Amino acid sequence: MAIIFDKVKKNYGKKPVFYNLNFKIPLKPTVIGLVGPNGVGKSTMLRLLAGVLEPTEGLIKNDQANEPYVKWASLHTIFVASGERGLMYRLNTLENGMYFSSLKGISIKKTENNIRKMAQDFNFSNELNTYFQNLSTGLKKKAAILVGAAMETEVLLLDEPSNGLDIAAQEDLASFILDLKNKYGNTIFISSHDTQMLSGVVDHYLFLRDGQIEENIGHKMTENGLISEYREIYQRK
Ligand SMILES: Nc1ncnc2c1ncn2[C@@H]1O[C@H](COP(=O)(O)OP(=O)(O)OP(=O)(O)O)[C@@H](O)[C@H]1O
Repeated sequence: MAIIFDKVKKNYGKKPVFYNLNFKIPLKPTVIGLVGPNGVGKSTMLRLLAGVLEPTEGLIKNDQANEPYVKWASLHTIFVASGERGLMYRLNTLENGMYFSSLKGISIKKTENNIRKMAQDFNFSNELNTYFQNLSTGLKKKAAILVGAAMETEVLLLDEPSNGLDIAAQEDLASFILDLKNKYGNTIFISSHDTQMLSGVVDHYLFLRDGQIEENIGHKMTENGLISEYREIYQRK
C-alpha cells in the first residue's frame, strides 16, 4: 500500500506553494522527515496528507483504496498540529482520547487502554487525569501526540513535534516515535527543524524546495550528515 502524489499543485488563493509534486511513499513502518526552510510548505504537505486540504490541481491517492483520498485519510491518518492547541481544553487526556475516538467511530475502550499503555512508554502516566488547559506547553504537546497515537491509525502526521519540549521530553518523544514504528507499525511523517531529533528517528527524508521535492533520500543520516546535506541543497543555485 502506498500514498501517491500525482502532479499535485497547491495554491493559497493566488499564492502557489507546490507546483508539481510527484512521489510515492509506501505505507510501511517507517519515519519520513519533511525538511526545508520556513515557509517552504512542510505543514501544507502534512495537511494535504491528512486530507484537511485538497490539491488545487492533481491528485493524491492511496493505491489500494477505492475511495476518494480525503475519505480514506479521515479514517486512516491523524494530524497533530505544531501549536499547543489541538485537544479540548476542559477534558483530560483520557477524556480527549474518548471524545476524538467517538468522532472517528473508533472503539473508545481500545483508545483508553492504548492511552494508559502508551503513557507509560511516554512518561505521561501521572498527567492522564489533568485537564488539557492545565498542562504546560510541552505536556500539551505530549498529550496531543499520545491521543493521536492511541487511536491506532496507520499514518501519524506530526508537525514540529519537538518544539517546546524540554530535553528529557525530547528524548521521550524520540523513543516514543521509534516505539510507534517498531511496536505499533505506524507510518510517521514528521515536519521539523530539529536536526538532532530527525537524525535519531528518520529513515527517509523529503527535502522541499521551490514548490517541489528537491531530494528524496531513503536512508538514515547522522546529524552532521543531515546538516551538510541541508546546506548543500539550500545553497544550490
Ligand atoms: N492558510 C493560509 N493562507 C495563505 N497562505 C498560507 C496559509 N498557510 C500557509 N500559507 C503560506 O504558505 C507557505 C507554506 O506555509 P507552511 O506553513 O506550509 O510552511 P512550513 O514549511 O511549514 O513553514 P515553517 O517551517 O515556518 O513552519 C508560506 O508562505 C505560508 O505563508
